[in-house]
Amino acid sequence: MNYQSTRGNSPVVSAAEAIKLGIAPDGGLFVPTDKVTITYEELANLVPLSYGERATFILKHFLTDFTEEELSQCVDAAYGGQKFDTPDVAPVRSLTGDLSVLELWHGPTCAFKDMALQMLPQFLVRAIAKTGETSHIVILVATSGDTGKAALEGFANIPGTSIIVFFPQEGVSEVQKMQMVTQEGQNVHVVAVQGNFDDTQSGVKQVFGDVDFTGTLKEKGYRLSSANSINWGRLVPQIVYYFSAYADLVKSGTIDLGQAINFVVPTGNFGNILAGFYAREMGLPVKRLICASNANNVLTDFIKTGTYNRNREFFKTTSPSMDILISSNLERLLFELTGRQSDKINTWMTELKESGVYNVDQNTLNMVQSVFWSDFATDKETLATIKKVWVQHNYLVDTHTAVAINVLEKYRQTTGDTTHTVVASTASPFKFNSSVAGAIMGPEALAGKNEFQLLQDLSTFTGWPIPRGLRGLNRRPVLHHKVAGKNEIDQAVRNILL
Ligand SMILES: N[C@@H](CCOP(=O)(O)O)C(=O)O
Repeated sequence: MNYQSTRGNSPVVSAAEAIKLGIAPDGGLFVPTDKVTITYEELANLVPLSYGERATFILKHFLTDFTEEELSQCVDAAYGGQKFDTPDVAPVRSLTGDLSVLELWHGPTCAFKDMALQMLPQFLVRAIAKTGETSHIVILVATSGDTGKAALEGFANIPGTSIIVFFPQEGVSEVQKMQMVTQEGQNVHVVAVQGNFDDTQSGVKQVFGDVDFTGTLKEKGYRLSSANSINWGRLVPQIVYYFSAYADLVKSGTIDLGQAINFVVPTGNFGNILAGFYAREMGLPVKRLICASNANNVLTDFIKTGTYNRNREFFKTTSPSMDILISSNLERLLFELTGRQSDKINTWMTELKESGVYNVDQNTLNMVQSVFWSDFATDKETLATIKKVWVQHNYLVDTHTAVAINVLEKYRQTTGDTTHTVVASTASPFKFNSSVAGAIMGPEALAGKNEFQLLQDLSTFTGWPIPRGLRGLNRRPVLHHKVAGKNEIDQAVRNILL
């Protein structure tokens, strides 16, 4: 399996090279050159396996320049030991006969990003060796809260690498911020950006595209790479949990093998739901992928109309990880759905960059709508959903997961489709505890309390334990104080590296 750029102007590379580079030299995103198909029998064979065994099976189809032994070492290092607080890694909980929740937040940083970011450093270390790379790899990350901490946790003290995480100074939860600024490790840097996530991601992408700067870095012995979902090495481990959830539902007798299900995914940068799309393309029986947005509903509008327009107000919501107006991975989806027409992708991405808007043709829109459905939830609806799920099911969800559940209700009301649906639960409710506590305990419970006091209150009220990774967070020393203007991201990289 090789990898090509969505923009069509970069050489085809191996998986190891694609993972090492992170983003294609022409500014596009790497996608597999060939389609992978999983047969009915292979799907059946996944059912009795452990999460790690399922992962190794899926990964080997995409990372063909890695041996099966290497992949199973990567899997053990990522998901083995005590890193995840359950041996199931990503368990599925059934709430009703037609609704299950895929809990993706049992890793060290309490968000779904751990599913891939415990793995990516393992891939990268091996990719460096495979490609004979001699430069020190510098991982640049733009985060709206979850990727940053998960990447720091994954890459801390990984030999041959450094990591610089940029986060919007006022655009993440208190818990997310503390998780990042208290990160230990000799090779980690964290910078608060005076701007929103889109400013941060655009600034980081600009650094990747600055040929003079990357040339200077090369001379000094540095090569840039990415731990965002623009890196294929981030996406491929995420494909696994769609298969694993399906296998678990078959194993529990909730569905029959071959029966189609839906997934509803809270969506920001479009990486998670895109992994679901690739799983579907591989033959996983998925009827609909429901794309759930918050008030930053650029994707909802796009999926309904075919117009992507980022020229709109940017809202700070209670689901900050999804406060995004430029969803990077949509580029990969459009590449696949247009039959891999790089010229169209180049046109749309140039229009997006220059005017903030592009329109896809009717045929492409039809293709999008044949797989995806989308709507959004306001903050008020999100908090009401958290309360409703708690009261009806005695089950706690975070704000992002609540957005997904609210949008699923809208989907069912609109379409009448009662297909069994899996909600991708992307973060622990304790990560967004003031919103969650306010929703279920009432706003008066928040009075005079900071997020860290509320961790304990939420745990006492619900009987749910505070996740290991969040205990004592407020007592950890703040180790990172750097701040950059939204146009100073390249300068921040220079200051750190040169
Ligand atoms: N929601 C993300 C934003 C970056 O997305 P990624 O999937 O490309 O890393 C975050 O939490 O940082």
